[in-house]
Amino acid sequence: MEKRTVTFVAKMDEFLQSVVSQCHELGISEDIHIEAIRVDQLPFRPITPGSLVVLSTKSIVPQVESYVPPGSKLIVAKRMLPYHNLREMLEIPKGVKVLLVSDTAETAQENVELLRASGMDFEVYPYYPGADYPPDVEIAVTPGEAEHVPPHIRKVVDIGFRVIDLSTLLAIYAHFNSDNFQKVTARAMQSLIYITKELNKEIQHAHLLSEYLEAIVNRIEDAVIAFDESEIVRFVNQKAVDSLNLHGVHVVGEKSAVCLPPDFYEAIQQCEENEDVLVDWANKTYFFRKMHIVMEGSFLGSLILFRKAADIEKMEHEYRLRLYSKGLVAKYQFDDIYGASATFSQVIQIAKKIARSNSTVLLLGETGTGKELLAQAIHNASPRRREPFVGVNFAAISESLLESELFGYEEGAFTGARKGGHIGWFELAHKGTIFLDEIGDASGAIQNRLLRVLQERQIMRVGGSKVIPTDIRVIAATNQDLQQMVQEGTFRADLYYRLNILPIHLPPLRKRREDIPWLVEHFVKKYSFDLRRPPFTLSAEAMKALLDYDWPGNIRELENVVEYLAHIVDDEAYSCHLPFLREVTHTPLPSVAMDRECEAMIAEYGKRGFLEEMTAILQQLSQGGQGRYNLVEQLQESGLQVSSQQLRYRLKLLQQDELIHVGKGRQGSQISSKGEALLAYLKSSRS
Ligand SMILES: Nc1ncnc2c1ncn2[C@@H]1O[C@H](COP(=O)(O)OP(=O)(O)OP(=O)(O)O)[C@@H](O)[C@H]1O
Repeated sequence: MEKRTVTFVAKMDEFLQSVVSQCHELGISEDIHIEAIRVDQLPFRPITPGSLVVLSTKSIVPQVESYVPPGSKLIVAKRMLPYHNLREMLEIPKGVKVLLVSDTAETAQENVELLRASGMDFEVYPYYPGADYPPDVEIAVTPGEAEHVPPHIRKVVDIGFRVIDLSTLLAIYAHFNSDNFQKVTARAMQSLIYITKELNKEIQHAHLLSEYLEAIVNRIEDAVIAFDESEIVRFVNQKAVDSLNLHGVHVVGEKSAVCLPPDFYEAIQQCEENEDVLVDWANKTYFFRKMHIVMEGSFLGSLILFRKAADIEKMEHEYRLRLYSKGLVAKYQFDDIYGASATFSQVIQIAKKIARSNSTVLLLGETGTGKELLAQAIHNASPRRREPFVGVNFAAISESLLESELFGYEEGAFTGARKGGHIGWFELAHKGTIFLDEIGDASGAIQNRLLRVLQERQIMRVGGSKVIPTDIRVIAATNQDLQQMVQEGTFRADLYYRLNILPIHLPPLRKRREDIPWLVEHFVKKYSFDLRRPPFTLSAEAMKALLDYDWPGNIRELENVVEYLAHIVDDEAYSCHLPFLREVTHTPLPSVAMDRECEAMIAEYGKRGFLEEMTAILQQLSQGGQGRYNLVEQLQESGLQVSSQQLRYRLKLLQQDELIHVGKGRQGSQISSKGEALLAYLKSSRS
């Protein structure tokens, strides 16, 4: 039987090659002779007479028509896109702009229509060399024309050459009245089966992913519930089922308002997106967080994560205990820092702002001004507060140990090095804060190493070769004049500039005397509490002495004074009790000699019959300096009839005995430390 011929005519070789191989694959070439001719070959390659001429596209009809032999029929092939790269096509997100790249305007347009018809969800723009396209396109799809894709396109999906669709193949069989087409449809079905299998694989893959996800979400410590955009529950993990007692309750696929406990539903309604809130529910406090699920700009629903606040507190507590056991915790907060003077309040305001940043801080101030206290408060107010705070005092550790303590060492780094090496303070402080106290005492060698750490934010252990990256906030402190040390060449200028990024100057106590009463009150409470004793007061003279003193040891010295008083005084402290005044005036402690002197004076006043008056005058003066007129009035108010003349005499006597200072003119009289001592003696001998 004469073999029937089909002649495919196209402009491009690629089409002809792909259509011939498609005919081989589908077995068409077993029944029908296949001929393939390029349009430009037609003048010298005649079409076999009687063949069915199939054109790749309508646009070439005028060029081909005159070469079609009489009796031959001409049809235009319908073509479809192959889906070899189905997975990549499916991975293109919904709504994304896609360039469909072909060689000509016409095929580009045809392909766009085919792609749209296939139900793919992206925005497709036809493109052929020289065509315009939107600037924000990032993905190109092309049926075998990758060489025409514009260069800046991020991703190219090549789906392979377009093939002839099933209806054209059936038209070929119909033309030859052949009933052999079942074979073709069966083979064509195979390609559909291939697509279905691919889809199936995708579905299985997605299913597996969702199983993995479920297993992971069921293992996390938080309870998780996911809702879709209509508040229908799409997922609950085991923790959520347990916490809400939803065992045996069908919730997935149900409206959350219906299937969840009503007060719980109400509680989650209160949550704002991405805000951590504490919600009371069923007599327990829960820590809630609500997150919106947004993909490619579309709102898909919400995720609720919650956990008992007590569990979180327990975890935090355990973590802090671990840090405490290693001594890596900062105790003080800004609330523990006392002082209301304008100078000091300004310092604290600046420090609070600085706390939020990550930059290096340099605390400058005399000894005892609260540099370490402030460093701890800054750490505790910073985002690193849950991480370690490691304090290093350069003055307190010997030079030979310092390097290995700061940077750690590897096993065998030196004789005596611990087995397994040793972690250094910089490593311990990772994610937290390192406080470099008395930095002015660091030796030249240590300064060099510190500079490298600050520049590179990485350390190398002594005897090691590996660099260890560190994420550390540095707070340095000194009571020395670093600037002068730089000028004298004892402190590296580059290290100074690395440290002096956020300097804070802590004023000495003598420059903020207004804070003394506040601090005294705070320390009296603190030490009375520590010693389990009732709080005591300070006489006016004692307070005046505190206000007048220069405090070379600053707040530490003041604290020590108050602690000392808390040990020795009963209910009131007098200036004779103040250790620094004794040091200045060389007044002996209320010692045996002083006691004897007190006894002698008391005996003398008693003998003269005015002990009561003398005591009352001293008591009045211990409340603050006063003039004679006032004193007479007050003595009379307390039932002592003392005339102005008598008072003058008594005051003279008290002055002779150094129990008071009498001021000139209107200044009035003041109790002396000896006077205070006499009062203290009287009190203790009477009790
Ligand atoms: N403003 C303050 N309020 C309460 N207590 C303070 C204040 N400032 C300092 N102190 C207390 O004074 C003492 C000394 O403070 P700190 O050790 O922080 O001083 P420093 O400047 O680091 O001293 P040095 O330079 O000697 O190391 C601490 O006991 C601290 O609690």
